[in-house]
Amino acid sequence: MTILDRINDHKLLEIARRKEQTPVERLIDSYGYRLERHSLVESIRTSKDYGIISEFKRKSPSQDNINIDADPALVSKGYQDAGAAGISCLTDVHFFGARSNDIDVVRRSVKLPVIRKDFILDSYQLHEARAMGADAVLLIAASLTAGHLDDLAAEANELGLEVLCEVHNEEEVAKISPEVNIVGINNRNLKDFSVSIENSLRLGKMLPPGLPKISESGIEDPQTIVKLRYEGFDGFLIGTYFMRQENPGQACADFIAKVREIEGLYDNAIA
Ligand SMILES: O=P(O)(O)OC[C@@H](O)[C@@H](O)c1c[nH]c2ccccc12
Repeated sequence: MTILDRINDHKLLEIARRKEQTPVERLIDSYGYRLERHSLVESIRTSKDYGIISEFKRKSPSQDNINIDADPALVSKGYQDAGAAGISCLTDVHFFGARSNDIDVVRRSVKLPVIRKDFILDSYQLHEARAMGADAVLLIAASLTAGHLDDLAAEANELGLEVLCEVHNEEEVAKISPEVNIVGINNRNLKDFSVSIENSLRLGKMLPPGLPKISESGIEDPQTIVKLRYEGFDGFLIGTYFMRQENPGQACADFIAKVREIEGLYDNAIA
């Protein structure tokens, strides 16, 4: 049994419990449900700071404590000031240590598009995401059949949520539905945690044309951004590298400045 299987099994129990506690009608009635949405696709496309999506993550199954007591308001504002194109916020409590109001705090703290980062297996979680004020959701192809992925993506779009579909191998690329808005190639194998940037390079060439593509996980070198941009990547999802530093927002700003510096050197060399 892989860690992804364990998380999904746990998630199904959690969903059943949550449905009993909070019927979907209550979610539909909530304040967050009525908020206006921000487009992550637009924000990535127009970003002048390399389409970086910065993540708020306290811990993960692969690294127990990243920044367990971080302040979501401070961190997300820091990311916004640094020039991030969006914020990804973990909402899984059991495996990622999210606190139940983290995403609400992030939503209230920034104007940027916010992704609800969780293990979505049921349309109830899409209603929850909307009630949380999220603008986009993550759908993990490894956890869903092609048909289920297509149904959830269509329903997310009907609810005004954009879909970031995460793939890790060829088989998962084949599941990408026309309802998906952004494709993310995960460099981390969720089954054994190994990380390889080469995965983005290899799978990047196989994606449907026209969809924005982002590279996710294990990124900590500005040089990687320069290289992947050259290969046509529009955005990058970075969590641990920023979160484990004293001031994640500053770390994000420094990182963006470094990318700019390296791209400048290349441009000058070519001119
Ligand atoms: O912290 P990293 O290595 O920079 O990775 C961020 C993000 O890609 C990672 O948190 C992630 C990618 N896919 C996921 C699915 C569920 C939970 C988390 C993730």
